[in-house]
Amino acid sequence: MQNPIKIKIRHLYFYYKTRTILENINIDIHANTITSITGPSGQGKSSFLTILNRLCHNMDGARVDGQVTIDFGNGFEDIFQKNYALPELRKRVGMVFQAPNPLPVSIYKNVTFPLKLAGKKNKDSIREKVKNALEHAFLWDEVKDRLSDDARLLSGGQQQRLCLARSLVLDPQVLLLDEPTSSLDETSVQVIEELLARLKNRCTIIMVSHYMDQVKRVADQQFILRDRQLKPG
Ligand SMILES: Nc1ncnc2c1ncn2[C@@H]1O[C@H](COP(=O)(O)OP(=O)(O)OP(=O)(O)O)[C@@H](O)[C@H]1O
Repeated sequence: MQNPIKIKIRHLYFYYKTRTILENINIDIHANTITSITGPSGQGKSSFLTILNRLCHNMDGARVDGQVTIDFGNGFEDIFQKNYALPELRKRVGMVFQAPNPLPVSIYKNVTFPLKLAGKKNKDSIREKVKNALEHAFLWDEVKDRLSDDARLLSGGQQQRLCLARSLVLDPQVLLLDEPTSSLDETSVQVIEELLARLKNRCTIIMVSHYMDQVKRVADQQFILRDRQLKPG
């Protein structure tokens, strides 16, 4: 039996100024699955991800039409609604970028940062959440004795897992990954792929990837973005 639908996208158009990037996209994404988006460079894969947490609304000249509704547990909610609380949306829909971007602070503070932003103050609870997030990102054992080290001292693969932990600490229901392994060596790629297979028990993952073999290994549903359309892969 298929998992319930988590995200419904209907008649979605996306523009940068007068240029149409996406045209009449209609797809469903099921809960606790991995959906991959592949396709040639410059077609709008990253732009598509930024629609789903409304990061695109911060970009000059970007405009969206159509409907994206997500079921966060209380029925489908229209995320483009004017009064939709953006901080709440970004808590529920996490994003990890192509190049690891740790903050220039300790490993521990990198993961507590979103909790502090969300106003969390209880130190014991924060410590517990950090440990959980690092465990879920397969990083805890490697960093538990050096949590106060500068995060930039970690390897590329560790930094990418730290960025994942930073997203996971808010317990997102949807996780957007923009080429999460493109800057990593083979071993780190394997670790991240294993991690994704586990993570889909906790959230719904949408991943942009350039690597068809990776997509075949991890994705439950594949789309190719070409000529402004998302076509089943
Ligand atoms: N802020 C912006 N303003 C105007 N145009 C933009 C902006 N961001 C991206 N674009 C353009 O929109 C198109 C889609 O870009 P996007 O980065 O989404 O493509 P992509 O498929 O993810 O590419 P790649 O695989 O190379 O990362 C590109 O032609 C890009 O130049």
